[in-house]
Amino acid sequence: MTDQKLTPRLEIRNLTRSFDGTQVVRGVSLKVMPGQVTCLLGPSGCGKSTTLRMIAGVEMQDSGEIYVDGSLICDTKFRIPPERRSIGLMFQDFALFPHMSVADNVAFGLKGAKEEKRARVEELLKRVDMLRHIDNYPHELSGGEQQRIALARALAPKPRIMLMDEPFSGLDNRLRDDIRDQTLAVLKDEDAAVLLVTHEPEEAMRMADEIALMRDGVIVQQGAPYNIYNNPVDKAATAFFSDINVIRGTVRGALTQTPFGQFLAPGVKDGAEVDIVIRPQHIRIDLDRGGRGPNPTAVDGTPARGVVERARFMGKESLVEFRMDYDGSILTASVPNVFLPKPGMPLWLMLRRDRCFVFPAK
Ligand SMILES: Nc1ncnc2c1ncn2[C@@H]1O[C@H](COP(=O)(O)OP(=O)(O)OP(=O)(O)O)[C@@H](O)[C@H]1O
Repeated sequence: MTDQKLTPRLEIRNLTRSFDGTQVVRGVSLKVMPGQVTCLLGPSGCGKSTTLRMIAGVEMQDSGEIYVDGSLICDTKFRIPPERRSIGLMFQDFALFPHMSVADNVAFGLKGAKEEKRARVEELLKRVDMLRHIDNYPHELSGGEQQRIALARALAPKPRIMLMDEPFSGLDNRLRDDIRDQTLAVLKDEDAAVLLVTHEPEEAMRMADEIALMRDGVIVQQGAPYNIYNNPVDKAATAFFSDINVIRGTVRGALTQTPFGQFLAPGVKDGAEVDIVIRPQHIRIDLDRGGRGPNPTAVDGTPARGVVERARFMGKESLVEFRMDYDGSILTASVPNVFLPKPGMPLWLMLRRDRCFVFPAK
């Protein structure tokens, strides 16, 4: 007997798909547990939507298998049709039926007695706080309200899996966060396994239990948002979540000497180059005291001097660009908005050691 708790609701193994001789999905494997939200995150064109469409059954894979609750639903020889996969879909352009009322839209995929259907429609509309609009038509609703109806419609037949492709991208910024949070609460209540495609890291971090970071048709890293952000697998994965600063160094005896002190580079050959990567918010700034900076510490390493090139007030923070004395390169630090130094001001920069990543240079 299989243990229901340990069996993924959705599992894909080694999915591949080519178009016109180019492989756009190259061996993608993934598991999603019931009640879990996994975000497939990556830049435009990396193969996210194609992966989702294969799971939905509207696109056929060239190889690989798809399982639901441990049972095969599709490989290259066997294929359960889309409508029998117990999958709810919510896409950005998945419009409501304009000629149908909200009630009829939500009831669209439901089977059974009229009263039962009505009860389920009312239950879901209540859940998305739209019961008062049950007799309205889509054109009478705002974008955010339509989105909530689309969610209710997708969830009405109690799908075991929800596939969502950029479902919030049509909404304006202020609306989006509320709808995301509300959607997440409803999805958790329904206990479906959710696979959500997005190219926005903030959205993935807000929604996901797990992020699968995709690039060029493969998943390059998978894990909880905290781990993906704090232990990125390479420079590109770091840069996907924020701006980055890169300090290049050469390895001698498993150490890299930089103007900011030494960094460990275990396993890297002598003479090879490495990139020390740090996000702008993890650079510390200190005052110049007649050409001298603060003392080196274990936490912040050795300070290096730079001159403010440009400082921009961003609201929550200021972005300050420095031209570094040691080689004229530019480093960017993000600092709380109370601090907005003038161009030309000399300051000392330190790198928070625990926030530096060391990657072999490509
Ligand atoms: N039906 C198709 N025919 C030919 N090429 C396709 C087809 N569908 C997708 N592609 C190509 O496959 C690649 C991956 O597309 P896909 O839509 O999966 O990427 P994506 O990561 O979802 O990007 P986006 O966020 O821009 O939709 C793209 O280069 C796209 O042009």
